[in-house]
Parts: sequence; structure tokens; C-alpha cells
Amino acid sequence: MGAISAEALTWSVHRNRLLHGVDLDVTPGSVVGLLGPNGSGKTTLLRLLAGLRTPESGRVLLDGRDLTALSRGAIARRVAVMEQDSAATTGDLTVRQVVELGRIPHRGRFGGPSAEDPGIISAALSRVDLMHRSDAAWSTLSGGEKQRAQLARALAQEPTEILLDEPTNHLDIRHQIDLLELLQTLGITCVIALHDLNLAARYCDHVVVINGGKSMAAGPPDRVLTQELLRTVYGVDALIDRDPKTGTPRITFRGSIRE
Ligand SMILES: Nc1ncnc2c1ncn2[C@@H]1O[C@H](COP(=O)(O)OP(=O)(O)OP(=O)(O)O)[C@@H](O)[C@H]1O
Repeated sequence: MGAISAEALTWSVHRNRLLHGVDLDVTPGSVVGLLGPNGSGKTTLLRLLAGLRTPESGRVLLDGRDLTALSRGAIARRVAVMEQDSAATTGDLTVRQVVELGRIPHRGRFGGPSAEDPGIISAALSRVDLMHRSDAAWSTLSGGEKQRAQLARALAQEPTEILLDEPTNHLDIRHQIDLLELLQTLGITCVIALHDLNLAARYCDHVVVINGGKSMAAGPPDRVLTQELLRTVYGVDALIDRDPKTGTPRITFRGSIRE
């Protein structure tokens, strides 16, 4: 089971500080929601966690080892990333070929597919309900199907950590629920940037709220998602009660607050 954490991460662009000393403490195997308004720094944080950016200061630890000490290949065999709209880069490939890209980190320098690859790829396609589209050209997929195929590619990587940037934004409600339930059952560490606070409350074990590049609150959703926090961070008035069936917080938005 993967252990990923971050200590005092800062990152800037053109002297503009986008992250101000963010800590992230993730229980291995848990589903962690990264929440926060547009432009708060969620994608920036995910890129640092994935090793796609090097922190200006602070560090990301994978099983206690600094990410900067690990090779790109070693990270890719552990950590899968599902970025926002990364689907645009996959040209004329079929869906199956896109999912197969997830196997590359496990191949040797000159190695081709292993005997296990076809089964792993088929299992990943089935898990996201896309087996029937496996031979379709990538360009013919809908936005939501592309998103599910990108998840299948990440699963085919057989990661111990998976980082997802708004993985539900193109999905219909059933596939949103399916995706989050699937992540819960994987038993691997998942860090997900999410905008839907009710989905976060229902499916995340732990949430971290980022605002202006700072971590404002972290903990179980029922402790973190308070009326006061939603007012301060998002500028919305919300009623919070409990889902009678699951006991998780249920948020009803009543309007934005203009002060
Ligand atoms: N390469 C860059 N150059 C300049 N500014 C950047 C760069 N990358 C991010 N930013 C800025 O940093 C801030 C944080 O961006 P980031 O994409 O991390 O936010 P986010 O929380 O993921 O937002 P959203 O919810 O809208 O996806 C934004 O104000 C963004 O404009």
C-alpha cells in the first residue's frame, strides 16, 4: 500500500507564490479529497505530488523517500496521474491503445508487451465500463468516455498511488458515483481534486481544503466541511446536515454571500 506525503511545499511562477508551505499527510490506502475554489492551487499541488514539478522548498515523500531522489521510471511504476483534459494528446490511437500506454513504465528499455498486459488492459477497460468501446478511435469518444478511458490507463499502470485532477467533471451522475466507488474499492492511496463537495463528503475518508495556495483545514469531511468554512473559503451560505443512510455530511447551498 502506497504512502505519499508532503512537507511544507512551496512553489512559485514568476515570483508569484502559488503554494505557501502546504503539508499533506495521507493515510495509506485512503481516499483524500483536495478541495478549494478555482485557482486555489489544487492542480499545482497534484503536479508536485506527481513529481511533474520540483518544489521550490519542502518535499514530497514516497514511502519516506524524497521524490527528487527517485528516477522518473521508478515514480511512474508507483504513481499514476489522471490530469484534467490530458485526453487531448492521444491522436489517432484506439481506446485500447491509449489504455495500453499505462503499461509502458513496467516495460524494460527495449521491452514490448508482456504476456500479462492484454489481461490487465481488458480488466482496466471493464472496470470503467468501456470494454465495448475498446476498438473505437480515440477521437470518436465523448468527453466522459475519454475521462473514463484515462482512468483505465491509470489503472493499467497498477499504481500504489493515484492522483486525479477533477476526474468527474465530464461524467454523468452514474459514472461519477461509479468512479468514486471504484476508487474506494481499489485499496490504493487516492488523492483527488474535486469541486463537488457532496461527493467529497460522501466518498472521501479525508479532505484537505486549499485556498490561496494555503491549506486551510484537513481531516475527515464531517469535521472539516462546516458552515463557517464554506462561508470563509467559498463565500457561500450552506445548510449542513447528515445523510440519514450514510451519516455523511449533506450540504444544501442557499446562495452566495456578497460582503
Ligand atoms: N504556469 C503557470 N503560470 C502562471 N500562473 C499559473 C501557472 N500555473 C498555475 N497558475 C496560477 O496559479 C493559481 C493556481 O492554479 P491551479 O491550477 O493550481 O488551481 P486549481 O485549484 O487547480 O484551480 P481550478 O479549480 O480552477 O482547476 C491560479 O491562479 C493559476 O492561474
